[in-house]
Amino acid sequence: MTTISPIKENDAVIQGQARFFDNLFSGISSAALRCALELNIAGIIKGHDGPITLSQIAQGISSPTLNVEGLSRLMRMLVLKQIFDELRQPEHEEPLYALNQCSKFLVQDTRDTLAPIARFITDPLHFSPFYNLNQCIEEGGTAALKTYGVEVWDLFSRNPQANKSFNDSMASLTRISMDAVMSCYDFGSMEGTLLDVGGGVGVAISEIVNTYPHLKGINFDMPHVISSAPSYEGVTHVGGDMFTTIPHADSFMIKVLVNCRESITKRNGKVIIVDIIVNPRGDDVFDETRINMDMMMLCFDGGKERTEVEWKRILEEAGFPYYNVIKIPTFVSIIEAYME
Ligand SMILES: C[S@@+](CC[C@H](N)C(=O)[O-])C[C@H]1O[C@@H](n2cnc3c(N)ncnc32)[C@H](O)[C@@H]1O
Repeated sequence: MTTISPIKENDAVIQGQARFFDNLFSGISSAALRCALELNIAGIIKGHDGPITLSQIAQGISSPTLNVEGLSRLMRMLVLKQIFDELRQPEHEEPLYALNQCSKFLVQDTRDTLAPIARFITDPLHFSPFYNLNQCIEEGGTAALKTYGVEVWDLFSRNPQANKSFNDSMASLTRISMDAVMSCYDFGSMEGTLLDVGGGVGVAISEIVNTYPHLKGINFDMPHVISSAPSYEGVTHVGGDMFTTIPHADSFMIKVLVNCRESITKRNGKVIIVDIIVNPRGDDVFDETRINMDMMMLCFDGGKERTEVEWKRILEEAGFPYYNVIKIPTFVSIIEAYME
C-alpha cells in the first residue's frame, strides 16, 4: 500500500522548491506571451467583441496544420499566468477565453498596445546578451558588446530593422506612462522651449506639446533614431550626441544630467526627469518591473536604474541640489530638479 503525504504548502523547503522552479521556468512565460502575440490570440478575441471558444481561436489562427491540443495547452498556461481569462459557463461545454487587463496590451495597433515592447524584449537579439551576463559582472562592460562586438547604439545605427524594433518598443512603453505623467504634472506652467533628451522618436514631447501648444518641443536623440521619427506639429527633431552637446532650451526632460547644466538658458530653468526610482523593498506592484529593467540596462546598454538616494547624489553632482519627487500611478516617477 502506498501512502501519499500531502504537500505542506507552509513548509519552507517546499516553498523554496516552488520558488526555484517558478524562477527557473519564468523564461517560458515570456515565450508563451510572445507565442500569443505571434498567433494574434488577443486580436482574434478582440475581433469577436467578447469571450470565445478554443475552436474560434483556432479558426482565427487559420493554419491548415494547427496543433489544436497544443493551442489548448498554451491557453491553459496563459490562463494560469492570468494573461487571459477563462470563463466556465454552465450553458457552454467548452470554456470561453476572454481578454483581461493584461492581455488587452497584446492587441496590436491600439494607442496603448505593448505588442512592440513584447516583441523586442522576447527577440533573440535582446535576449542573447543575457547569456553573457556573468561575464559582464566578472569583467565589467556590457553583455551586448561581448555578444555583438559593438555597443547597442552602434548595433541599432547599423541595423535598420533592430533600430525600428527598439524605437517602436520604447515608444509603446512611453505612450502607456504618458497619461499618468500628464495628469500628475502641470507642463502648462512652463514657457518657451522644452527639450526631451534621448527622447526616442518623440512620443513624450509630442503628447506634451499637443496638450500645451504654447510650448515649443525639441526632441533630441541620436541621428539614426531621429531619421526614423515621424513629424509632429510643434516639435523640432534634432539629432546629435548628448555627451558632446545638447541644444539650448528653457526646460529639459532628461535621463542623463551631466551636460544639462550648461545648456539651461535661464536661471529658473528646471529639469524634469521622468524615470524609474528603484525601490528594492518590493512593496509596490511595479518594483519587480523596475528591477527587471535595471537588469536589462546592466546587460544591454550599460545604464542603470537608480534609487532615490542615487538620484539625489547624481542631481547634486550635476548642479541641481533641490528636487521634488512626484509619485504617479505607473512604473516611472517624476523628479523635478532645480539649480536654486
Ligand atoms: C531608453 S531609451 C528612451 C527613449 C525615450 N526617452 C522614451 O522614453 O521612449 C534611451 C534613448 O536614449 C538615446 N540615446 C542613447 N545615447 C544617446 C546619446 N549619446 N545621445 C543622444 N541620445 C542617446 C537612445 O537612442 C534612446 O532613444
